[in-house]
Amino acid sequence: MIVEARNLKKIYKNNRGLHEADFAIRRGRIVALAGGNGAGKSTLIRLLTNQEKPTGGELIWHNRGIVRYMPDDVDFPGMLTAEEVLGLLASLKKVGKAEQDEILKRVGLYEVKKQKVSSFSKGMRQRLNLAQSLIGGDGLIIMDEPTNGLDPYWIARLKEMMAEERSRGATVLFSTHMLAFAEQLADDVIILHEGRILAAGEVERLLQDHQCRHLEDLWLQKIGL
Ligand SMILES: Nc1ncnc2c1ncn2[C@@H]1O[C@H](COP(=O)(O)OP(=O)(O)OP(=O)(O)O)[C@@H](O)[C@H]1O
Repeated sequence: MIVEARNLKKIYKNNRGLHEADFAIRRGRIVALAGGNGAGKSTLIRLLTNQEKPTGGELIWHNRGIVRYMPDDVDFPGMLTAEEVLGLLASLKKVGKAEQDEILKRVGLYEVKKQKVSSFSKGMRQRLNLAQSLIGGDGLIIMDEPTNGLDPYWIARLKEMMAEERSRGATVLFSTHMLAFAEQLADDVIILHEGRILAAGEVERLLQDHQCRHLEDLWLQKIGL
């Protein structure tokens, strides 16, 4: 186990946010944080990445290590090239040139690494965002809506890269509003709805226990539709 949440809460003034969440994230697994708009996915990610403090409860870390993070949207400085952006982050993480180039190749930006980020399409910027999250470390990687702006080819490659991270021993936590995507890829899932956990656990087990073929059926069952 890498992190446990006990009675974790982040309630905003409007009484929205995340209400009393209890879950555990197991090491070496791909974990989907799934749910619709306003479910609480980003709130939970902000708590896990220490961008916000909980209003109640706690997160208990076990050998946390360096947490890598892919935000849902990054405004990279447009005047820098892809190589410079990655180089800056790599120097902070003490990652050498060979690994930087290898990662640029994996995300398909090696050939354009000398181009300014301002000339990049949304998908290219998202792949640079992916690249920066992949460098340096084999602990937990948290990805907020990683498929945003990626075309089907890069979504397929993203899935492979996430599975590669797991085979290197890393733990991957990603948020998505696409239950089918979560089901294809994740070992475990935490389904959020209106700030509360509807279901959490191993995907196969949850489907079996609730006699559902797909997570979408489970979600519909849980929200009473
Ligand atoms: N800073 C804030 N102040 C007030 N309310 C907030 C704040 N951040 C989030 N909320 C509310 O908390 C709830 C959960 O929001 P959150 O952004 O975590 O959902 P989400 O699952 O990431 O949604 P989406 O898929 O639309 O990004 C929403 O009702 C949202 O309006």
